[in-house]
Amino acid sequence: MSLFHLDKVNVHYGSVAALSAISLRIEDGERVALVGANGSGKSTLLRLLHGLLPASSGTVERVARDRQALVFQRPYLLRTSVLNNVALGLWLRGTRWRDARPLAQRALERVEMDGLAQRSARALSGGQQQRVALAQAWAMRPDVLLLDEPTANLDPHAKREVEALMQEFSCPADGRALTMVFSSHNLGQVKRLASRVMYLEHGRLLADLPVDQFFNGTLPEEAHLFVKGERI
Ligand SMILES: Nc1ncnc2c1ncn2[C@@H]1O[C@H](COP(=O)(O)OP(=O)(O)OP(=O)(O)O)[C@@H](O)[C@H]1O
Repeated sequence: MSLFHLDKVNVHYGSVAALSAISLRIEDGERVALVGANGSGKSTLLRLLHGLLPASSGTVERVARDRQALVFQRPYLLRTSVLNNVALGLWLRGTRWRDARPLAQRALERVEMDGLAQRSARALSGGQQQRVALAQAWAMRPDVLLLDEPTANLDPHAKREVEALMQEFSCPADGRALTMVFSSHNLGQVKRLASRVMYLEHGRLLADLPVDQFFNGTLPEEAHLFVKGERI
């Protein structure tokens, strides 16, 4: 069964049509990249998949609705320690505080941030904050990880670190693979991380292809221009 099944979905913000007639399925274990110019609807699609936004019309089926985490481009961290930030996320989802702290500690170890557990989260660099956000997400033990331009504001080194974590989460050595859906303007990153690419333009899904076909095959004209860098 597909983890997500959207059928003829439209999303409007008032008079703005952010998504138009989107039909798609996402299967367990896929690594889907959402690409397209600014305003093409990538964030809206991620928010819809996460249940933060309702469809204006059409149907949305989400199998893993309780086991999803969404990571934003700029993580919102509270003015307390790194450890508390991660533990609070668990506590808000019903984990007892005394259990949440060791689980948070383990999640920070997973992203190699345990050395900074007692630091103030707001004092971290952008790359470190994004790793804390990934620890928050990983601590939830999600089946599906949604990421909205997770490396957009990072320097090349931090970008590589976050990418490495995304890679590890989606293809872990211990075999518990996540399904991942992420948006990106970085086509190199898309090639490195995605198994499938969805190209959006003005809220319409114009291409939905395995990654090798997206970059090497015959694309619809609009998507082809985008890949050539003439439509960003
Ligand atoms: N809260 C909102 N209210 C009104 N219009 C919105 C809102 N959020 C997004 N939009 C509009 O919906 C459309 C899709 O926006 P969305 O943020 O999903 O695009 P995007 O592809 O994620 O863009 P970017 O690459 O810049 O993040 C755009 O026209 C945008 O202006």
